Parts: sequence; C-alpha cells; structure tokens
Amino acid sequence: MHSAQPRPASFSPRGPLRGTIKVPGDKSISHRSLMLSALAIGESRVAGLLEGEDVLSTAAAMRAMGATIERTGEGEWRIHGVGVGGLLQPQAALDMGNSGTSTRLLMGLVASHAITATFIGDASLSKRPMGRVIDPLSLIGAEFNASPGGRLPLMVRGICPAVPISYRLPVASAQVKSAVLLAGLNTPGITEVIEPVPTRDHSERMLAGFGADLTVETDGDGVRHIRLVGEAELKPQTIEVPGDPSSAAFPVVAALITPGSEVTVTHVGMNPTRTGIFKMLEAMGADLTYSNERIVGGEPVADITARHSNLTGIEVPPDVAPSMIDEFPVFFVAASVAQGRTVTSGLDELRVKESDRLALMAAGLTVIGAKVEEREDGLVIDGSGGEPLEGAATVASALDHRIAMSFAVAGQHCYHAVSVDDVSPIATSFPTFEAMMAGLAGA
Ligand SMILES: O=C(O)C1=C[C@@H](OP(=O)(O)O)[C@@H](O)[C@H](O)C1
Ligand SMILES: C=C(OP(=O)(O)O)C(=O)O
Repeated sequence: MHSAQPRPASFSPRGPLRGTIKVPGDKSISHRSLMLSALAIGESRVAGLLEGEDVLSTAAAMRAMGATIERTGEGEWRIHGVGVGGLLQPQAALDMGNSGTSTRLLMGLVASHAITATFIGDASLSKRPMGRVIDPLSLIGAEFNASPGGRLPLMVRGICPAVPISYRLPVASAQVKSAVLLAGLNTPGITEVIEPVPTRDHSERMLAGFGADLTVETDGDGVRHIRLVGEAELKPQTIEVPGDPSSAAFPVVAALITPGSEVTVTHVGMNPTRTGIFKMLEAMGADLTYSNERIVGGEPVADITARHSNLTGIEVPPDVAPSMIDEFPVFFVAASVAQGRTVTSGLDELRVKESDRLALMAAGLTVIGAKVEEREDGLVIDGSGGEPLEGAATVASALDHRIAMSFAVAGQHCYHAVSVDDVSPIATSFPTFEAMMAGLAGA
C-alpha cells in the first residue's frame, strides 16, 4: 500500500519528448493472471506482470486464500494454484487498497466458495459502489453485509454450491461481467452473462485460455451472450502480459501535444475493446503509426509511434466510451490544446472511478487555463488551438492515479508549471511513470 503521506510534485514544460519506451504490463490482464493461476492446479508462470500496488493487492489476497505466489524476477512470477473450489478462508480482512478491479472480481470468486471474507480499502475505494456486484452475486445465493450505500468495508459470505444465473448487465462494466463469470467457475451448471454493450474481454479470452468451457455468441442486435460451464478445471499456463494501452496513452498524448516530439511505445496491447483512445486521437488528426503487429498470449500487440500533431476537436460517440473508459482524463488534456470544440457524453461511469473524473478534470483543467464546461455525463472543451495553457496552479489528484498522470502530461504544454498535490497514487498502476517522462525529455 502506498504511504498515507501525500507527495506533491510539479511538472514544467519540457521537451521535445523523444525516445523508445516500454510501459508496464496491462493491469486488467495482470489481475486476471494471478486470479486464474491461483485457481489452476499446478504451476503457472507470468512474465511482464504489472508490479503496481493494485495488482499487489490481488496477489496478497490470493495468498491469503491459499495460493502460493512468488516473485522470481522483474515482472516474473510463479503461482501454485489451489484449484477451483479450493480457496481457503482468509484469516484477516482483505485489503484492496485503491483497486476496484481486485475488489469486484474477488467478491465474485469468494461468492461461490464456502468461505467468508471481509473487504477493506482506502478512502477512495471506500466511496465506490459495490451494489453492482452485490446484486448478481446475491442471486447466486451469497450473502453480504456492506457499509451504507453498498460500500466497503463489506463482508461476503460465499455459498457452495451456488445457483447458476443468467444475468443481463445493467451497466457496461467488465468488472461486473468478470465477477459473475468468476463466481460461475465454481457453480454447477451454466452461468450466463448477457452484455448489451461490449466491454474489455480479457476475462473471456483468459478463461478459455486456462481451459474453461466458455462460449460467446453475438446476436443480431450485437448483444453478447457469454456462457461458462461451471465446476471448471483450470490448467496452469505460461502468460506473457502485453504493455498496458491505458498507460501507453500518457506518453502518447504527451508526445502529440509537445512540439518536436516523437515517441515510440513498444509492446502495447491492441485488444479492440481497449483501443478507443488511439482511434479517437487519430480522428482528431493525431499522427500515430503502428508497427511490429503480432499476437502475444492471445492478445494483439503492436509498437506505437506518436509524433507531435495539430489536433482538431471532435465529438466522441458515446458507444466508444467503454473501449477508452480509463483514458478520458488524458484525452481531455489533448482536447484542451486542440483546435476547436470536443464534446463527450454518456460518461456517467467516470463519476464512480477512483475519483469523480469529470469533476476533477473539469476543475483542474479550468484552473490551468483550459475552457471546459462540465455536463452531467461529459465535458465540452474548447481547445487552445495549439497554444500552451497558462499552468501556474495546483490541482488535486484525490487518490486517483489517472488524474495525477493527466496533469503531469498537461504540464508539458503550459507556460508555467502545473503542480499536483499528491502523485503517490501513480504507483497503483504505473510506478515508473515519472522516471519515464523525465527520460523522454532527456532529463
Ligand atoms: O475489468 C477491468 O479490469 C476493468 C474494468 C473497468 O472498470 P468498470 O468495469 O467499472 O468499467 C476499468 O475502468 C478498470 O480500470 C479495469
Ligand atoms: C478505474 C480504474 O481502476 P479500478 O477500477 O481497478 O480501481 C483505473 O485504473 O482507471
């Protein structure tokens, strides 16, 4: 867990940014690698694991429930699983830190085991809604004792055997989908998730890769029906985690907005359920090129080169939102220095992330000189047309790594430095971020 002590930092315009870098492993795939390996019988090996605090919270929780998880080198981990159905009763509360993914997916796992677990987290996580997973997991027979509003701390009393359900997602959320599927692993019969709006599909790909009997059918309306046969036996795997496109978005946007820049990020995951950010930046006129396209561990991967570009404002179609849901904070930075107006909508989910990302980005961008209108479900931004923003202000990161990194990127293209009141949350997903940015600036 990162220390409770805030760490302020100041980001001055530096540039141009030049170089070739590799970002840490994908956070979503890293969580799932540990969870599924911990449920396989035998030894799995993972290379390129993100060693950020969120993933380490998952590792600690899986250990507390019986798995053997060891770090064997940089990003290299060895896991001995307990088998589906074999999770042990944790002896203490599971501390999820800042991580929504750990919490919601592990609630799903616990729900269909005959164990009880208490989940706790930091001040940010303790404000986030868990009702969205409590609802379907109650239908399988698990019991919950949550803090008011369906929040942490909360206790899950799992049930075995659980009841298989067919559940239509009321909110476009890969975490809710995954919680139900993970619960279905130890549930007799077929668990079905009906997904009207596609979200990241790492759980489906990885469950199938570990040998689970999982099918996905897309009906005539584009609705996905994901069916998992329960009481699964997972086979141990060797996994190579691709670089996180959500992390790559920060140096990519920094290069696009900083004159004279050219940055290549290698080994970036290009799963189409994740690449909305690159498509929208290209729609704004970004000069992005992709090379060395290949498949790594069942996921498409490429090297991305970003060169400084004159961006133009766009209207982002709301159905693109799930494929760039974590990238909106840094996308808003790009929009703030583009030519013309950028309009976003359908982003209510951004209000229940590590912070209220619409409110925090609107407030922070406004104090550094951008023209932003905050609407209920999105931001409308009138860009500076390539002019640097004023800067010379301090913004709040509110325990949100993506807010902190977005304003570090914004500082690249301001007349005066941008200060962030606390950059310590960056360690949840991208511990090497500050060193990488300094390296690109030749510092
Ligand atoms: O399943 C996942 O790994 C994630 C799903 C998304 O959350 P929601 O399911 O809340 O949209 C995303 O914001 C989060 O960073 C990771
Ligand atoms: C929303 C995020 O993560 P989580 O939900 O796992 O806390 C994120 O990384 O932007």
